[in-house]
Amino acid sequence: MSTDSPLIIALDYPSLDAALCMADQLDPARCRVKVGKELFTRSGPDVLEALHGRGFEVFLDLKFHDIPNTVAGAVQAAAEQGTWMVNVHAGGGRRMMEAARERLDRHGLSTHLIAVTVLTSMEAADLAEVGVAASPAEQVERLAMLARDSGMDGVVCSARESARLRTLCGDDFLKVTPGIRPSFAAVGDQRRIMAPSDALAAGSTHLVVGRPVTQAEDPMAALSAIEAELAGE
Ligand SMILES: O=C(O)c1cc(=O)[nH]c(=O)n1[C@@H]1O[C@H](COP(=O)(O)O)[C@@H](O)[C@H]1O
Repeated sequence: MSTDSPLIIALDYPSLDAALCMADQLDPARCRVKVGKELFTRSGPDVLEALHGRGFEVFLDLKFHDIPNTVAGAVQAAAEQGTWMVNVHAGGGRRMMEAARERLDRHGLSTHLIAVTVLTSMEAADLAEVGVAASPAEQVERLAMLARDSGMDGVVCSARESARLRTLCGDDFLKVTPGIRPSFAAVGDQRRIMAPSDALAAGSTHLVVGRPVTQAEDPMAALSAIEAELAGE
């Protein structure tokens, strides 16, 4: 099932059963879902099959970062399993991203291929510690332009950077933004956060939401509350 909702719910769970229990409370007409490292490492491709069988479009968030040939193979494997979106780390560089793009194109695979810029959990001090003197905003701009020039369909960034990237890379370049915090939710370990409606207004094309929905007592009610915030209610 295809949806025009911008919402992607992060199924960050330690088991297939727990993830499917949450998925069964969600509606594939109203959101997509994201499978990340913990869930995929525990459940393997079974989780993709189970979610596709329930009608969800799946973002496989494994943030590949390796030599070009290895990443190209991993991206192909993800796409051949019918995933809607897959990501790599832009920090892997131009040749890595170009190899991934070329591999999908050569096999006629239309999975969206995007690159992570600077993680939303990182701020200037974290970048400085790993030898990056630029501010998060500057580093995101640099990596987003490199990602665009290397054939990516878009980037993962904080919604705080979406407006600038819309100017630099255009409306069609996907801006997938985690660190979304509706008015009712706790910030947790995220640093560069934004409210859902502000994120869309800033130019985010997709909003990744995890704990504000998955840790809610009533996840569908939380999803509805976010939809209401988006509709300006
Ligand atoms: O690629 C991602 O999805 C991602 C990139 C990033 O910079 N920050 C980030 O939080 N994420 C993911 O987005 C989700 C955010 O979840 P919550 O903080 O619970 O809303 C998690 O699954 C993270 O792995």
